[in-house]
Amino acid sequence: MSCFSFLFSRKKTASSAEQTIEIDEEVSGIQNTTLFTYKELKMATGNFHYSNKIGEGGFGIVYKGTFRDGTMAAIKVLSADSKQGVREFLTEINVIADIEHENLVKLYGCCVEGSHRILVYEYLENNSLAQTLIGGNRSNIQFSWQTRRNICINVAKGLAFLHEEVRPHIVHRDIKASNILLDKNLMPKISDFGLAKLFPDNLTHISTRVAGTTGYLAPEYAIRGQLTRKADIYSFGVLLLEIVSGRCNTNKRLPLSDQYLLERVWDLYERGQLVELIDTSLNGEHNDEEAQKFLKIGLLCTQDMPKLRPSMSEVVKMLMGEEAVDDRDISRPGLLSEFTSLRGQKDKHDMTSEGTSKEVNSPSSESISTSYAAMTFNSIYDRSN
Ligand SMILES: Nc1ncnc2c1ncn2[C@@H]1O[C@H](COP(=O)(O)OP(=O)(O)OP(=O)(O)O)[C@@H](O)[C@H]1O
Repeated sequence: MSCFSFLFSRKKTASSAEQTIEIDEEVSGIQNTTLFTYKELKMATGNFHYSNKIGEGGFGIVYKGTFRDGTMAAIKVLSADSKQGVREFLTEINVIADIEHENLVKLYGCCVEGSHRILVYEYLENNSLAQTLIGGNRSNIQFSWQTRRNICINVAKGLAFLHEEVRPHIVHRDIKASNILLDKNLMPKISDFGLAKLFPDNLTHISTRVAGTTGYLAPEYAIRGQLTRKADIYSFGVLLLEIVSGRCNTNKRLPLSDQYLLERVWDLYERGQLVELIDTSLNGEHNDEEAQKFLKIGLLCTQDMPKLRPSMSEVVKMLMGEEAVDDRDISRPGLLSEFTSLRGQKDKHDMTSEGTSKEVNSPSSESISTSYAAMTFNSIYDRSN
């Protein structure tokens, strides 16, 4: 890999000239990362050959690439005309170019030549948790209890680093199974910082447009657009429940009472039957007590009251057995069942598409409209897998 100095030629379109100039100026200011030439990436991916395609997300196709020195990379090509994509492209670079942690996907650099907007990441061999452990198409990878335990602890460490060690703190806003990638040793790394927000110390929360993925959104954030680190902690809690149970947070193929994982966990917790949730594919080769403890930590993280949710460093300690988990601390999760009257209404809004992440305008925190709540929770309920 090599680093190139970069000369940016300003592009101007007739339809959205001002916005384009604004974005172009920001792009021209990219300094803190390696800049790749388009030619170099073309060579690494065999001219972006379909046989090198390893995935596709909301913002473009991802290719596997190999550089001349043998370094492998995941090369994410943003679709040329997506304004949202360009904004997220810049956010990604601003947020992670300067930080490094073993549980965060490393950004090698980017390419901003002509109309090309391409991100270059370290290559992770074992796909995402969504493609392997959770969701319909399970891979051949055997996720033992030790592996799952290790994944939970290391995702928690990555998030604790973003929340508590980096200054200003970073709220990821899109913690979910498809954003947890696994390396060849099944070590997890958090990816996709396109929606992340920098969070200065002096702020209690940021009022922002709601972004994220249905099924993982904390209620206070989904309804009021009030963002704190606790929204990520809620999403992490949902992920934790998914990892232990080996199922997705929403599965409409199941009987109604089982469709929403968090509701199911709470119900079984209240009946003292959490053990039923543990993934049967573990074939009993796990520690029941520890697996149930992880489910309880998931419940602590998804409590309805954000301030009751533990910090990520506390979560790490609890997962590692360095801090006790007290049942008396567990209160109701931010459950969607309070909105059951909204079930069945057709979602008339464009908040979500199946499981992908995007931003929508939220009302101000003072004016929580019922229709907005309806939109949010219908959208969450409407996520099928
Ligand atoms: N660094 C990487 N190493 C290996 N594979 C990757 C890497 N980054 C992405 N991929 C693959 O590309 C797929 C698409 O990733 P991408 O981040 O673009 O979208 P997503 O997170 O799946 O969806 P969305 O961004 O729309 O929520 C991933 O599921 C994964 O299989």
